[in-house]
Parts: sequence; C-alpha cells; structure tokens
Amino acid sequence: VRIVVLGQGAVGKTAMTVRFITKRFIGEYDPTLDYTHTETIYRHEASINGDVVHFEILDTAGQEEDTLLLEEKIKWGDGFLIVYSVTDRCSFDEVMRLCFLVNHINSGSRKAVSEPLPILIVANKKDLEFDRMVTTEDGEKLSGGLKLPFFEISARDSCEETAAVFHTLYGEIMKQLSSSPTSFRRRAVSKLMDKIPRIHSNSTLGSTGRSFSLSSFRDLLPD
Ligand SMILES: Nc1nc2c(ncn2[C@@H]2O[C@H](COP(=O)(O)OP(=O)(O)OP(=O)(O)O)[C@@H](O)[C@H]2O)c(=O)[nH]1
Repeated sequence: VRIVVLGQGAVGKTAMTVRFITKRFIGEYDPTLDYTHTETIYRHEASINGDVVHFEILDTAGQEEDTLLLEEKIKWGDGFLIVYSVTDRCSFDEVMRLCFLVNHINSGSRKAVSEPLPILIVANKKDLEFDRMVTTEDGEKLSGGLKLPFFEISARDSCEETAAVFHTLYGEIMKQLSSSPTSFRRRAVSKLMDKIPRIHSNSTLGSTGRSFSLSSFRDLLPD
C-alpha cells in the first residue's frame, strides 16, 4: 500500500515514519544530518494480523510551494496521514486545506467512491504538554466535522501509538478496497515519482535485502 504523509514543516512526519519503520525516534540520530527535510519514499514490510503488508510511505517535505507537484504525490497514494503538531496552531489550521486538497484531487481520479477516502488526522508531539497550543478537543472537533478518524500521539514517546496510526490507515485502505475495488486501479502518475529517492527496509521480517539499521542509514541516503 502507498501512504502519503502530509503536513506542515517540523510537525514530525519524518519522526513518525522512521519510528514506525525502525522503532526508533529520530532524536537519537545525528541532528546535523539534513536527511529529515529530504523527500523520501520508505519501503517497509510489516506483519499485520498475519498478513505481510508492503508499505511504500512517501514522507513529503513540509514546505511544498508547488501545488501541482503536491497533486502528483496525492494521486500516487492509496491512503493519507494528515499530521499537525499540538504545539503549532498554524500546522493545525493547515489540516483543513490539506484534507480538502486530497479529497478534491481524488474526486477527479477515483470514480464513484461512496466511502470516505482513507485519511487519518494525526496530532503529534503530545508529550510537549507545556508548549501545547491545540487542545485534544480542538482535534476531535475538527476530525469529527471532517468525519475522519483522529489520533493524538507522541512519536518521541510511543512506538505503539505510532504503529497504531499506520495499522489503522492500512485497515481503512483495505476496507475501501473491498467496498469499491475499482477505485484502487493504479492511477497514472507522472515520472516525477520516480525521482524521489527510495529507502528499503526489511527490519521486521529480516528477509533478503538490506536491513535498516542506524549504521546503514547514512549509506542508504542518496548523494
Ligand atoms: N518532543 C517531540 N518532538 C518531536 C516529536 N516528533 C518529532 N519531533 C521533533 O520535531 C522536529 C521535526 O521533526 P521532523 O520529523 O523532522 O518533522 P517533519 O514534519 O518531517 O519536517 P519537514 O521534513 O521539515 O517537513 C525534530 O526535531 C523532531 O525530533 C514528538 O513526538 N515529540
């Protein structure tokens, strides 16, 4: 399944993705590395309820100036995480716009979708209680209004909460796949998607391919 992680800069998109894949928090990585701002597709296999699921997770760059480029990325995805930080009101205000954009772009490319799209709203950094600017109720109200599932998590503190987000989104994608299979016919996407670097991880299954460890992380990055 293809997942697109959307949200303003610095809300923790990379932290969540890397937390899910490696079970580690990126705060443990060398902070001088600049990879966190690079757009990357992470490939990862995970076992969910006995199924081996092949994830491709596009961690978008927060500051996307070009809406056309963003559109291509949204067309590529099967499911979407729209992330904000509870410490950043502005990132919360952006959720509505991103949600509208995902729905608008997909309404053109997926016909007769009766179910809501697989989108989850994720409030990150709940550990920073002192810096909180967005309450849990704000998040619940917004998600309720948009009729989307809502998660409040800390990618820093909890591996389980982070994994639950990805597992739930996978469940939502599968639900929609069974109710309207034709909506999941691969949509034409531009060559742009081939240009985004890919990092493969087999960390959970440990089968063939390169494993994703802290030491090899740097080697896997594009030059
Ligand atoms: N306290 C705390 N800090 C976090 C959490 N998640 C991420 N951070 C920190 O927030 C900063 C930004 O995290 P990133 O994962 O790089 O954010 P991003 O959304 O990928 O940012 P862009 O790539 O610029 O779009 C980093 O310093 C992280 O260590 C969290 O749950 N709690």
